[in-house]
Amino acid sequence: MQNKKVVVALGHSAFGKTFPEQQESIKNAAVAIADLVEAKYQVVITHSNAPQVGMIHTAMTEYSRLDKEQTVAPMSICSAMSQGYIGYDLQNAIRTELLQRGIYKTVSTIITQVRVDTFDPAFHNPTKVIGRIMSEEEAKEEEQKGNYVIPVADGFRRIIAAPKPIDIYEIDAIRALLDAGQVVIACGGGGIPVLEQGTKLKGASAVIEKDLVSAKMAELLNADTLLLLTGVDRVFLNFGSDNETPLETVTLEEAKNYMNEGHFAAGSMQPKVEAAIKFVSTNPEHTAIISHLDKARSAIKGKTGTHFVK
Ligand SMILES: Nc1ncnc2c1ncn2[C@@H]1O[C@H](COP(=O)(O)OP(=O)(O)O)[C@@H](O)[C@H]1O
Ligand SMILES: NC(=O)OP(=O)(O)O
Repeated sequence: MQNKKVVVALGHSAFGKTFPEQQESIKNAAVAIADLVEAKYQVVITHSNAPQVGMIHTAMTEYSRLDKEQTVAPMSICSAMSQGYIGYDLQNAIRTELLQRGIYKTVSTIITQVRVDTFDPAFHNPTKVIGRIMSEEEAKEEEQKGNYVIPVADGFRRIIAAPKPIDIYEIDAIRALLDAGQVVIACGGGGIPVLEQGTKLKGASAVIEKDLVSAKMAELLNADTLLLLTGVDRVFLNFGSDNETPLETVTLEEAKNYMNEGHFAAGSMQPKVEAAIKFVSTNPEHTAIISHLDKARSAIKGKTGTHFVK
């Protein structure tokens, strides 16, 4: 019998804010992934990149100020860079964790491009928060450069378009590596958003929601489970209030109703619930789970997390 397939999405809590913090935090994520490999799952991983892609864009913009021959880096190139260095850290951490358990498996990162639609309304309504927290003065400078900002709890942050993922160009490569028994990191940071122009793929100035691309990839790979790992044990109704209620098993209809009632914060829990609904809708046998990063193994066994069923 073939091993079960799981697409795992790693959120911010897997990474930390600095390069050393990332290398340290990622060890936790590696434990979660190794647990799944040990439990005989075929594993594909996607990950966050919103803080990192903003950092890279700022760094590249500064470089272009110093070297007049260089242009400002397109956001699509910054996405590719984020896939590269996050994948590099993840590959190494997972490889080490597996070796320490006596498991030898190649862990590969695929630079992944994802088709988006030129007419996606998201291009006229940026909502995806990226980069660091800025002061009001810095935010004004960003706006002068033509970028968009919004106020957040401790200052301001950049926002960018988040078009919907339509298709994944490297899906056959991802499938081939999985079938060869490898652990695969793909569609990192939602994948690089691209527009099809004849035979060419043109990078779009956007960042795709990684939870939504995870659902798309899980659907295309016919995965059994979509596992969205984040900073809370479960999804809650009335989150953060005195009467918050954890959800254990939710049907798609219930999930849609709760979403319409506004229980899930935009840009954080809402895209996860949306991704879970999308994935389970494609096949009644499929399950989507939202769980804490540290509880991946017990979540997939049904002991914790919020489970979405048809
Ligand atoms: N209804 C809810 N139930 C649980 N957590 C919620 C809810 N609404 C918002 N949140 C917040 O959303 C966070 C997950 O979003 P975020 O941190 O952006 O995701 P990621 O882990 O993918 O980076 C949780 O840690 C929690 O603080
Ligand atoms: N691309 C993406 O969804 O990144 P975050 O999870 O960091 O927001």
